[in-house]
Amino acid sequence: MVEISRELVQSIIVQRPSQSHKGNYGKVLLIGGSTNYGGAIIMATEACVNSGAGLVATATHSVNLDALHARIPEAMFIDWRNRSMNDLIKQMDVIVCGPGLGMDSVARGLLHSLRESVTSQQTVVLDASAIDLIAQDRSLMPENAGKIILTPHQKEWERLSQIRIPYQNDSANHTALNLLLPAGNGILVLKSNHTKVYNCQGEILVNPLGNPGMAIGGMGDTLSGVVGAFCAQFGASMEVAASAVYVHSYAGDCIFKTDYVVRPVKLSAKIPQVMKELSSK
Ligand SMILES: NC(=O)C1=CN([C@@H]2O[C@H](COP(=O)(O)OP(=O)(O)OC[C@H]3O[C@@H](n4cnc5c(N)ncnc54)[C@H](OP(=O)(O)O)[C@@H]3O)[C@@H](O)[C@H]2O)[C@@H](O)CC1
Ligand SMILES: Nc1ncnc2c1ncn2[C@@H]1O[C@H](COP(=O)(O)OP(=O)(O)O)[C@@H](O)[C@H]1O
Ligand SMILES: [Mg+2]
Repeated sequence: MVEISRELVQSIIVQRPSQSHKGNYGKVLLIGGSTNYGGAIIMATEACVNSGAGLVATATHSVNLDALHARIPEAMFIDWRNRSMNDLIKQMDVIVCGPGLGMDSVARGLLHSLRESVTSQQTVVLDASAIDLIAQDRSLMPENAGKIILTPHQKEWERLSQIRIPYQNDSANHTALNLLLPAGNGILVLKSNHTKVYNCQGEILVNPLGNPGMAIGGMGDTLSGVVGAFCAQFGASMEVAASAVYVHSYAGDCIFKTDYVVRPVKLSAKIPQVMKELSSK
């Protein structure tokens, strides 16, 4: 078992060349935030902006638009009922789908649009409700994406993989990932107090960082935005996903030195500083 090392992360977060613009750092679309779970997509969007994606757009229920605008003016917002999602999806490099998405027919329709529109040039990050919806109906898996990064917590992974939590060992997880994504384009970020990142080829990276102050609603939503932004800037691979996990926990550990509880929004605000510290020439 290989730990995610500081050196690996430093090799991923390269310094930005002077001659560059927002188009060089990727376009990310986040889809989520139903009437009850607007906070989830706000936290994912904020983390995505803080983690350096060049352009961020968020498709959500209209009830969330004012709060999103007020909180994160850097991002563009789309009312998911008033726009052809298929056209929007085609314009993006990375699509993060699921935080606060909910489980109703609108949510299923959005996942269906994603499945229909996504191409092999794009990366999809699936979290939370998106994983639960696919657990109910495997035909919603956006399998044509170039890379599909699944970021379940253990209960979501139980629903998707059918492996009960006590039986989620490396061998079973690897087999399940390959059954879900037989084309070999899957990466599993299985979240816990020791998050593990798996690829379809059987490699595993373990997160050595993190703390119990991070056990709070919104922490995974925040991670999904970091993963999306990292894939947009640095390309989608297991090493890049693992670097996002490491940076998220590193920021959490910085805050945990002084704070009993690590608020996701505080962690998110710390990410630009952590990326600067870990960036290599
Ligand atoms: N502010 C907002 O808008 C927020 C909105 N959110 C949105 O809510 C939606 C539902 O997502 P969800 O994660 O809250 O619910 P669910 O999938 O039922 O998981 C909880 C169940 O799993 C179990 N469990 C076992 N192991 C576990 C583990 N390692 N980590 C975590 N749980 C573990 C646990 O069992 P317990 O230990 O409590 O018996 C419990 O029964 C989704 O769209 C999400 O984005 C949230 O992000 C929060 C902030
Ligand atoms: N005890 C812990 N130690 C380290 N990290 C933790 C701990 N508890 C939770 N986390 C991290 O917090 C995040 C929780 O994700 P998730 O359950 O999806 O949260 P939410 O859906 O509420 O945003 C994961 O990144 C997980 O690794
Ligand atoms: Mg979650």
